Amino acid sequence: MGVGSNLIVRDGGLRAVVIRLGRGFNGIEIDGNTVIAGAAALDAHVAKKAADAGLDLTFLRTIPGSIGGAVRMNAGCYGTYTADHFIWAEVVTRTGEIMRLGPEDLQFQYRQTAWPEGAVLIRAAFEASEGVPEELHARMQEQLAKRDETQPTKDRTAGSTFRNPAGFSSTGRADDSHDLKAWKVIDDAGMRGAMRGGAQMSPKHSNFLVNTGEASADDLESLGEEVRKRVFQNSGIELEWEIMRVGEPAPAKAKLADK
Ligand SMILES: NC(=O)C1=CN([C@@H]2O[C@H](COP(=O)(O)OP(=O)(O)OC[C@H]3O[C@@H](n4cnc5c(N)ncnc54)[C@H](OP(=O)(O)O)[C@@H]3O)[C@@H](O)[C@H]2O)C=CC1
Ligand SMILES: C=C(O[C@H]1[C@H](O)[C@@H](CO)O[C@H](OP(=O)(O)OP(=O)(O)OC[C@H]2O[C@@H](n3ccc(=O)[nH]c3=O)[C@H](O)[C@@H]2O)[C@@H]1NC(C)=O)C(=O)O
Repeated sequence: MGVGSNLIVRDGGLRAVVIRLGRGFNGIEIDGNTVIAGAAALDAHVAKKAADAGLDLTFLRTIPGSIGGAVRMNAGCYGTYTADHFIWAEVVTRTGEIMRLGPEDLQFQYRQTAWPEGAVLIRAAFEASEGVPEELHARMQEQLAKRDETQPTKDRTAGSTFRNPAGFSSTGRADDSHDLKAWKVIDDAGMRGAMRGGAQMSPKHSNFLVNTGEASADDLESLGEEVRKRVFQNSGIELEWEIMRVGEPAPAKAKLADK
């Protein structure tokens, strides 16, 4: 895992070894127009350090995850994706081999990659165009403000809950069409603000699932499933989860499900 920005761990926990890379894996090196970042480096730190060096990876600034999650999920914001800058990724395979993968191996798509089973990303290289540091920092401030204005950044969420049926992230430009955006079809199905236990579809941005305090993973996931059902009934669109859900339901629920 990265920093858990895109994860729901079910209430019964996970019977598995979880690998969370620590400080030894968060280095950021700059060589000409190439930025090499460790899998544990925070996206925002990489963006800031690149900008200090006059390199444009500004799109990473508003993404609250780490480089491992960004490469694995082809993270993106305001029209730019990890794939647009990606050069190579170094991974450790299940057999302990270190391999270098290129874009042809990962086959980046909207919020997904053809990730080799069990491979753990160690570090990745990105190509960045040059810019004036002050201008790059100013652009990042603008994007942070925009994000605070349109998304519930102060609440406990895992970012966008579902992929946009349009097949891409919003660009932030005025001519962006919202017809096939997840928030719009959720809104049309009357689910903005819907609650289950401590879980709520954010009144501010209806594609964000909020833990209002004491939500269980089951509250969150079952509200998400209810939204998928209502959207399908209302518009025939099958929303796909963007949030990754791992682990087992709480024991009592697991027993009921077995019967
Ligand atoms: N664009 C935006 O504004 C936002 C985007 N996001 C998305 O969520 C991601 C969250 O990132 P983060 O918190 O780092 O990730 P998470 O900790 O949420 O992990 C998500 C998945 O990424 C995989 N992963 C993470 N690190 C590694 C690694 N080193 N090697 C192999 N696989 C890895 C794991 O897949 P597996 O379980 O298969 O091993 C994990 O389940 C972002 O990168 C982005 O895609 C989230 C919020 C906002
Ligand atoms: C947060 C994530 O990524 C986000 C990414 O930050 C933004 C910006 O590029 O574009 C996608 O969201 P999105 O399509 O909902 O775009 P947003 O920028 O949040 O919203 C677009 C516009 O719609 C309007 N809007 C949005 C939600 C809402 O309830 N009401 C509303 O009016 C706002 O005006 C906003 O300006 C990504 N989500 C997906 C699933 O593609 C994530 O992946 O976790």
